[in-house]
Amino acid sequence: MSSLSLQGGFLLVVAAALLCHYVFKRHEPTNPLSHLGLLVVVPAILTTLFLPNASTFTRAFACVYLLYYSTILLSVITYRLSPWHPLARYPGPILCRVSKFWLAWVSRDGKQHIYYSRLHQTYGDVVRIGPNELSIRDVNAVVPLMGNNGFPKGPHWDGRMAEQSATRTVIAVRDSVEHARRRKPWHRAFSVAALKGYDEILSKRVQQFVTVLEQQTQPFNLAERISHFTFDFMSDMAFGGGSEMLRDGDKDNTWHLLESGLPTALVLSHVPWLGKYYAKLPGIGEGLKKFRTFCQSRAMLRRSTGSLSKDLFHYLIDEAGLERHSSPPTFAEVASDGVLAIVAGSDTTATTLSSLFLSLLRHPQAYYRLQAEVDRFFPPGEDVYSTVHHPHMSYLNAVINETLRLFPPVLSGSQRGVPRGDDDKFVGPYFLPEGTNAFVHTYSLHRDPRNFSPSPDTFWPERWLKPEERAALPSFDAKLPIVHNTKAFVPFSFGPMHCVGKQLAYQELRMVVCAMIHRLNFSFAPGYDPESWERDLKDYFVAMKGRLEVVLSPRNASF
Ligand code: HEM
Repeated sequence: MSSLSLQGGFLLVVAAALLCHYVFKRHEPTNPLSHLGLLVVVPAILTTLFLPNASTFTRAFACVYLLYYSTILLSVITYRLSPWHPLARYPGPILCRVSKFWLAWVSRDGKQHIYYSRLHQTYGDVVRIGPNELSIRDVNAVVPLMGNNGFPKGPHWDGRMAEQSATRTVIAVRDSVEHARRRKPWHRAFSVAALKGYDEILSKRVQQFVTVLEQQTQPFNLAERISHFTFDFMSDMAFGGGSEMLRDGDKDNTWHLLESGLPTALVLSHVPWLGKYYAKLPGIGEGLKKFRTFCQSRAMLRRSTGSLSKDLFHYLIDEAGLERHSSPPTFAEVASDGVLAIVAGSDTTATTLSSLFLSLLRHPQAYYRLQAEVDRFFPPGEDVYSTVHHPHMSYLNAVINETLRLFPPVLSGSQRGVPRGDDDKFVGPYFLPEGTNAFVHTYSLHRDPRNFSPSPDTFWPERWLKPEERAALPSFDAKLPIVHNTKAFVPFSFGPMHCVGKQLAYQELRMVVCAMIHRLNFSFAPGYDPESWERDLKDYFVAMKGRLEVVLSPRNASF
């Protein structure tokens, strides 16, 4: 090799770099050892071949590595921007098409939902938001992308859950068959009969919550109190108790620990391969680890004490032994899904409930209509914690749906991916080659006038009422043209991997809203700026919310 000319040496390095790009493109290796081999060992070998042409080792090293990396970079950029790229037909900003590092950067301040929304306004219904990723704002894509014949979960979970090597929670299981197996106990846990059984656990917590609220004589942050309530309730469900934030406040700083990890998890979801390195850094994810350890000990305690009531844990661990002869869930799976129940079930409902009160206070007419309905269904002597009237309370359900439409707690939806090696597919009218990731952008879909009008950006629960109910309202113009496409309403996602806790979320929201409205009067605290709510709402996959300052007064004692 000593006879290798300078020109030949350069060509060899360039060829090796092009080959390296090809391997990355074709196989997308995520294993750190493959990265080491392709990005460090190969150029190191090339350096030794290059040595005879260089005056010093340092020069040879610098030349080869510089040439190797710049060739890879140039080749990657050229290919991603070229008309030969399989997603070349889709428009999108150049920086998005070049690398997902751009979105990782853009979304760090929690405003990725606004960024996607603007991209859709500029580029149309499908935008290439990454080299291999599309954001879709088209209702026709919902079923083909996420329905029964849709795609498995996308790789963003590999980044989000990077430090969770052993047992993933069900939400992050990317293999469809394994996902279906892990979902089985969840389905049982949210059957009609099981849901009915949760009323008692729920009403106890709602009563405690309303009592805590009644003691508030000064302005306070309602959003924070709501979070404490949803967290305590989900801990009751997942592990038979263990959290008393309503009583003691968040003395262990749990909310802060959980929320502090969200921005990083979002960045890693955009660049999943980075997660493997990040997870190895010392001290990383300490908050979450501490929380998981706490949940694990709760799960062990709950397993040894057995069931006091048929809570979520009862079904997740299969206490009835229904899966004994097939594939019973392992303890690690149950403990990990218990953590998911608390994280997925408390933050989302807390955001919805807070956004709902924010919206009611900004729209007094809606507030009064809801209050009138609650008073009608729960006159003096009627149990406000009973769920029997809920299906008939059309305005209550309209208010909840309108809140979920405007403020879906998972603002940007859940990613799906066409696995490598699968055939290229069409999603509605859109061609998705193998290796493409895509999601329906919930926030944009929900605010698209083609799906909801008039005033898709305005809180208007009346749009959810039946036409005859609307017509009966005073001051309603029956000629007003209304577009209301419920197929475009996907706050819980869609298909076999959609939110399995949807019915529990509705049950909880209905009961707590009725009790709060029935027992208390709410108004904004003096000096509170309601505009700050949307400003402070952040999209870190699950939404992170700001403050909602209110004052309360008890309602007429006869209620
Ligand atoms: C307003 C409240 C809620 C909203 C808007 C919401 C929304 C979502 C969304 C968008 C997903 C992602 C689904 C996908 O990947 O396609 C999800 C998953 C999930 N949610 Fe919820 N959620 C809520 C409340 C709850 C509650 C109360 C629970 C109870 C434990 C829960 C448990 C789960 C679980 C276990 C998953 C994973 C499902 C799977 O991958 O199979 N969620 N949720």
